Amino acid sequence: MSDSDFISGLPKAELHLHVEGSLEPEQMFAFARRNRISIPFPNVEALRAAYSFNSLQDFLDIYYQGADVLRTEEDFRDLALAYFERAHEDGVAHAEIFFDPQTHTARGLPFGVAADGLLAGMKEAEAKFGLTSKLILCFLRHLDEDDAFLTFADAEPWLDRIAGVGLDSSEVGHPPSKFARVFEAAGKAGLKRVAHAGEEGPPEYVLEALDVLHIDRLDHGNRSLESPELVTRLARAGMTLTVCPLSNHKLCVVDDLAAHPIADMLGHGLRPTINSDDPAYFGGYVADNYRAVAPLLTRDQLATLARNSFLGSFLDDAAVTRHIARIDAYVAGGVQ
Ligand SMILES: Nc1ncnc2[nH]cnc12
Ligand SMILES: [Zn+2]
Repeated sequence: MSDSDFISGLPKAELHLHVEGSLEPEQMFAFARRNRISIPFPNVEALRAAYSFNSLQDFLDIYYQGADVLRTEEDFRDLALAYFERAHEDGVAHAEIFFDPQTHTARGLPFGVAADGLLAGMKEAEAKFGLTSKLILCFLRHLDEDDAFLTFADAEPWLDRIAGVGLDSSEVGHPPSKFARVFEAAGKAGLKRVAHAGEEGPPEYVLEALDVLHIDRLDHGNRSLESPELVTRLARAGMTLTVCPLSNHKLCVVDDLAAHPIADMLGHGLRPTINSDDPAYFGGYVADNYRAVAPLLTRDQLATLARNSFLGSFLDDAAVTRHIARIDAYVAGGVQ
């Protein structure tokens, strides 16, 4: 069996996926058409050609613009369902997906348009594909904490269906500590806490995410490798890192995929996972991300990454054990 087939069949969870980042150019045009909005590109090819980025900010500018075609609950439901269908083809059995409510409420959409649409898509994906999922509300870090608090208040009626809060958008200049109080409130409400840190920002931001935000999972975390003390601490804590190889390459976090630090992360005893981040913008879904780093890894390491994805999920212990048993059976089943 080729590495590529081995990866497709490997049961896996996806823990770092911005659902707005799964908006494919074809879908963007379709939503624009049905919502009678114009987009500033003549066709799908021209739009895709614009997906060339020098930095996170470069990408975010086009990503927020793209999200403007999402106007109705049906749009969000269709977006989520299309992602789940694609993820299912890649062997994803469970996904914990981010959404950015402020991107939508700032355009005048009520919180529930995005939340209810996504929840409907999640329910349908479970019925259709047996793919389970959880929803994580991300605060945009380029906005202030008061805005995050307003969003958290908007989310109140949905908190029983939201697994956690996250922190995304422009990292440098917006340290995790800016959101200390809202993350504390989310923790008190019983929500899990995750944050992007160490994607472009320094190791100190990762420390703040740990010590000030009390994160349960670290999104990206690449720059942690610059601090041996931090690496030791993350390894001892068994902290899951949601690593996104194709994103890292497209956003110039790593210069060369052949030099991606995934093998170093494993070698240092960290608990990395492989994820797609914004697959429509970065050229691949989760299996493509495994394939991108497969030349750097053994089959055992690929299976470890898949096991890590369930260990780092917010599923209950029985579900984690069940999924890991499926991976063990897959690996033991004579895969050459
Ligand atoms: N890779 C990323 N980093 C920060 N914010 C994001 N929002 C969507 N993708 C992101
Ligand atoms: Zn991300």
